[in-house]
Amino acid sequence: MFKTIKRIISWIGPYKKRLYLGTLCAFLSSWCTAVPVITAAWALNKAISNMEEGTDLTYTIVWQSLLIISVSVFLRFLLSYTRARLQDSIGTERAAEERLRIGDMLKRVSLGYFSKNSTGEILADLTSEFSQLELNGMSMINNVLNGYINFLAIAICLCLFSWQAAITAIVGVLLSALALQGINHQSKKNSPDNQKASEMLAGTVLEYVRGIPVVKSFGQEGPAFEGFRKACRESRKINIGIEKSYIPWNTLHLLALKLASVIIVLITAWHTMDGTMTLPVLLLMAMFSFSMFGNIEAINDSAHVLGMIGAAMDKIDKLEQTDFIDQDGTDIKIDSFDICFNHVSFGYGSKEIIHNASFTARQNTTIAIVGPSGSGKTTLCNLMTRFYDVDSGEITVGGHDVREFTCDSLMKNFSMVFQNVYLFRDTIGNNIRFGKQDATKEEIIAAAKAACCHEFISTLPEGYDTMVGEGGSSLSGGEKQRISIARAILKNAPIVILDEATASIDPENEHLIQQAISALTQGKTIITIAHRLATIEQADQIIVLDNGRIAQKGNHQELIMQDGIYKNFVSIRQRAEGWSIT
Ligand SMILES: Nc1ncnc2c1ncn2[C@@H]1O[C@H](COP(=O)(O)OP(=O)(O)OP(=O)(O)O)[C@@H](O)[C@H]1O
Repeated sequence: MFKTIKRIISWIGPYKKRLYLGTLCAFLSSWCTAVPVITAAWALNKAISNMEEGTDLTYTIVWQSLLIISVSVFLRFLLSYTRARLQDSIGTERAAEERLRIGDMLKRVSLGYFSKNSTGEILADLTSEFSQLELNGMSMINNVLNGYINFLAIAICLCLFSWQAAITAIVGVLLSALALQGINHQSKKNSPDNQKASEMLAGTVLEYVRGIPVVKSFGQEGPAFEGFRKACRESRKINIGIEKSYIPWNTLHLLALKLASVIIVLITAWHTMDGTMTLPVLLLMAMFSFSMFGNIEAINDSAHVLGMIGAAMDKIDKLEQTDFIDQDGTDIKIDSFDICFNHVSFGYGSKEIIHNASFTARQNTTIAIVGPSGSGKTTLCNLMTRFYDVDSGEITVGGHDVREFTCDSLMKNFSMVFQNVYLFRDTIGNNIRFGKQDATKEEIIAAAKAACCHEFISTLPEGYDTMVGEGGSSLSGGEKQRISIARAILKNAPIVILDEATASIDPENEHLIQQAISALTQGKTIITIAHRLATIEQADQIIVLDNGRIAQKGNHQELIMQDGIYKNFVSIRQRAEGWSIT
């Protein structure tokens, strides 16, 4: 438990001073809670002494008591307010910084990381794990530290009246601490199950919500909902099991403290009977005995939460230790944009997908990559942008191995337009601005005009301020495609990677998209995963992939003369597009 507290304190780093000052305020504030009780006991003691001596009760005592009580109540609120101002936002501020840092880090890891870790797992790490720290970290430190510091002060006061009562209190707290250790231990043990349940639930909910269009179109609401229901049931079962495992430790913790309270009352009663303690002190002790452990009782919940926080921190540490793909990279600016593959081989796992690929894409030329589905076209593009690292060979851009760059400095040279366009849940304007963060409104409109999407954006009620649903769900495929091209035009990178749409697009949209692509690719080095014959024929160089191997390379005229898969491919495309060789 204390180990976790130490870890949280080191995690909050620059906010430590605020945490300590807040803890001091909380400590003083809890003393202000005790002062009215002590003052009341003191006034009562005075009143009883006056009665015994036969003198009248002076109003001075009453006024003094009222004044002390009022001041301490006021001070208590002031201190509580100051503590909240100092401490309450530390977790949120720190978690926000860390989330941004990890978000930044995620764009610098190999894409293989996302295949090994499920979306639900990453989502849970960035949301619920951080929420544990963010929402509970500071209050847990406060509860535990204040609980024990207050108790120490109370134990010293008890000693002044009865060492037997003080020892009973200490034994009770030590026994309860043993139970707390048990709770903490149990909580850590339960945490993987708890995390597994929430990751599974998050992953299933994501999949269920994302898959709703498919589910509806196949009329499979029943089986899909069954998966969702199963995940909810499983999560409930795990969580009930977890709650049950705490019951014995919680009971032991409370029992130790309650027993100590009862014994302290018995000890003080015995002191009063043998005349070593006055009646007001007995009353004070009786009142105090059941509230003195209040803060320690609250640590019960803290031990449980701290166990979860400890496990959450283990996961965050693991996430933070993920290797950046570009940790040895430097900021490189290039002024030539040839791309060279030298004997590149690569596999996503143990199975090799690209075999000994070598070719050069010269600056300001168009390279079309063609080949059957699964032959490795997308993989080649993923390697030049270093989404993955090659297993052997090297890829150079502008004469530098891609492994020499930082991700940011490498990606500055690339614009990418994918078939499956992803738009962020933001305005259309901001989705286009993604290509250049400091773009002016005029630049955004100019890019949208060049990408043939200004017209349709202007007809929307809120124009460029129209919100796009997550993934671009509120727009048509052609509209999303053109917005993504506007984004790439705005970025104005010297190399463009283009994955031509294979899905049938209506002629009008196809015409607009082709116009937008022409605007994007003018004067650039273009790598296109080509499906349209018009694009393939015009390419300066065609790379024909077959099962991860470069089977042929050359221009259309050269390749069409050879017997090989290119010739077959072209005739199939011609038939598909309704063309014929003349
Ligand atoms: N992330 C991945 N993890 C494991 N294997 C993958 C991954 N991505 C692709 N593959 C495999 O690598 C091979 C090449 O895939 P790739 O997507 O590069 O082919 P492609 O030619 O672009 O296909 P298509 O034309 O259908 O898009 C395929 O066998 C595919 O199953």
